[in-house]
Amino acid sequence: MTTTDTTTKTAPVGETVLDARGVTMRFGGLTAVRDVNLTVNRGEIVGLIGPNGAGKTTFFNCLTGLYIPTEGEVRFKDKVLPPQSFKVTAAGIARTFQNIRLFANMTVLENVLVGRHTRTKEGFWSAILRGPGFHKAEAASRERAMELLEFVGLESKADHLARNLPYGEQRKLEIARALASEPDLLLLDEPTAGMNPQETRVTEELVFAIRDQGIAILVIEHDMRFIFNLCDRVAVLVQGEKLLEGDSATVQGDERVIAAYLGEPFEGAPGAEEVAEVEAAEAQAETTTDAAPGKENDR
Ligand SMILES: Nc1ncnc2c1ncn2[C@@H]1O[C@H](COP(=O)(O)OP(=O)(O)OP(=O)(O)O)[C@@H](O)[C@H]1O
Repeated sequence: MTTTDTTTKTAPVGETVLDARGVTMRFGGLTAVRDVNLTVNRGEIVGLIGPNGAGKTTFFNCLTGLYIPTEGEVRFKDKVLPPQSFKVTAAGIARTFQNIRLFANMTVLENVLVGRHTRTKEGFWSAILRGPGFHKAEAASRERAMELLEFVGLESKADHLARNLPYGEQRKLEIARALASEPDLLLLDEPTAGMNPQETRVTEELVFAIRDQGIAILVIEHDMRFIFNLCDRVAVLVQGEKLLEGDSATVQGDERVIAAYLGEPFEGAPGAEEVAEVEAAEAQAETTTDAAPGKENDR
């Protein structure tokens, strides 16, 4: 990929593409995401960080139609998000997954072509009859797919089976496939997981290059160096709630973020009130039991 010279650390920020308002997601008694607001603008890279189990992936799933939020709404380009994944993709949101989801026995090129299906206008009968319209559309799709493979640096592997690619390249292929749907918003779920520092650096440049094309990006990542280098804004989720949001320097220097990662309690921590209540109730119950008549005889 030849993006190093052309990418910039910042780009002009455009209109709001994603506007999540008061998003809450409950699974039975568990609130995985609570009242989260987040916007992402065109030309922006926004990071979503938080300790394991903080609700990051659940929030992503609420943005892609995989989950319908229990409360709140997600607006994309000023419209409420449709409740099905394929409609969300057609509307212009694409994503990659924490656990790579490629078609392992298809070629690299075929994987990208699959990603284009929401953008091909040729219908069912055209595909069956394979008329001139179909062949023209197919040629255009292949051309675009090859461009995308070149963009991510995989053009020489177009005919390889996806399963034979090294791990880092499989992640790049997932990104190429996501880009094939020509999204306005790209959601990346741990794009550098399992990568060595060199591959991570290349991915960083790739994400800048995608942003430079005017695509808004929201990225979940545990690699803090990657996040703080990359993002214009970072939102921190802790126990399903947004603890804070700010530029990299602000978030990096916030003691509450460090405490949340280390699992240390801090004033005003999400869920702290509930924990204190439970602890107080437990302490009260213990005192009552200890004071109960005949207790000594049990020991
Ligand atoms: N489908 C589900 N049903 C029930 N509970 C769920 C479901 N999905 C997630 N959870 C729970 O919601 C909470 C948030 O999980 P989530 O995977 O969103 O966190 P995360 O921040 O992405 O974590 P990680 O960084 O480990 O991937 C966890 O307690 C998890 O067990």
